[in-house]
Amino acid sequence: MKKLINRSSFLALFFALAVAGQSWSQQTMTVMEVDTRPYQEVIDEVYEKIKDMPGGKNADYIPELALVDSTIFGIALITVDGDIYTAGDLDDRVSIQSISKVFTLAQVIEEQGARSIMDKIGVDATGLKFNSIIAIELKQGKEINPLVNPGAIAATSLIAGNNYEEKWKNITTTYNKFAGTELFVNEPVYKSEAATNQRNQAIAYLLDAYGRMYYDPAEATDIYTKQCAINVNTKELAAMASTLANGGINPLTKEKVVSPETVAFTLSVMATAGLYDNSGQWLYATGLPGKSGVGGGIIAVDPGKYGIAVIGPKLDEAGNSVKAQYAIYEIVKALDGNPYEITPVK
Ligand SMILES: NC(=O)CC[C@H](N)C(=O)O
Repeated sequence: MKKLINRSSFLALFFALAVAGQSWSQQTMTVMEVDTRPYQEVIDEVYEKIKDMPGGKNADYIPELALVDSTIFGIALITVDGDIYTAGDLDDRVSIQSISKVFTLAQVIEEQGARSIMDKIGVDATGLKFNSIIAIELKQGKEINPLVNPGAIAATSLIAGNNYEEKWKNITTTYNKFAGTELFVNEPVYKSEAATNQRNQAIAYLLDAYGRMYYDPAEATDIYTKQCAINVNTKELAAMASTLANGGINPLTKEKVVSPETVAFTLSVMATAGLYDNSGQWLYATGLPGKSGVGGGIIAVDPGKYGIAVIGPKLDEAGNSVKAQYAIYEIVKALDGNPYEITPVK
């Protein structure tokens, strides 16, 4: 089992367990019968079950991420009523990384409308790794999706603002509203990635060559790198997810951050590409839009109910946190949260 987790995504394990037969299906049925269980009880149980799970390793292509304490493990669920349920390491912060893409995307949709993203970036999954250059070449800069690097850097380039400072201010203001608190950049992570992000710079310039970059490629890449280095703890991340679950109003501060229409488009893109090239497998397992980051965080959103965030820095080969995927899968299952799992009318 350990080998499976190390070799591929958690879904390989999921399917191995599913075909293992009786004990798994009995467990599934038990869980389905108790869908009214208190959130805290479910979270405590999942925390205990997953906390010592082996497998994965810290991202190391950004040197500073290799140094992050890989044992950090925290879970938070925030309902649309503002109730907070947590377990594990709540004070530790990791860089938000690719989860940031969701909130930049939401802000661009809010500013320019959903059509602009369709026309200027694209919303179909690339089916390739999150920093794939081939994906750009294949479609000549079109259909690159705002939740993988090329589309995300393009989205950052579309953010309103006449210069670097104005765009950065716009981004941090949006993120702070989503989190309901002031967030700060992890400077060592920012510097570490800025010194090693030649690949993302190449992506930005290639898009520029195809006329699909909407601001200076070097500055857009730098702003993107900095947005990825924003530090979050589990609760802050869950607050951001719960704002999406609540149609764009932060359930803790009650502030309107974006419109319900913007949220609907954003969640749809999360469903197509939130976990990179494993997004289909993720949706197949949980039924919920999610987004991961190489810092080790994953968020999932059950629209109209709650947002979940889990942090665990060890990643699988696709770049998704092993523990966070598993924990969210278990929580969603226990809460009967997969909207595609329907109890038939008899
Ligand atoms: N998947 C990720 O979280 C990647 C984000 C990271 N900042 C990068 O651009 O490579």
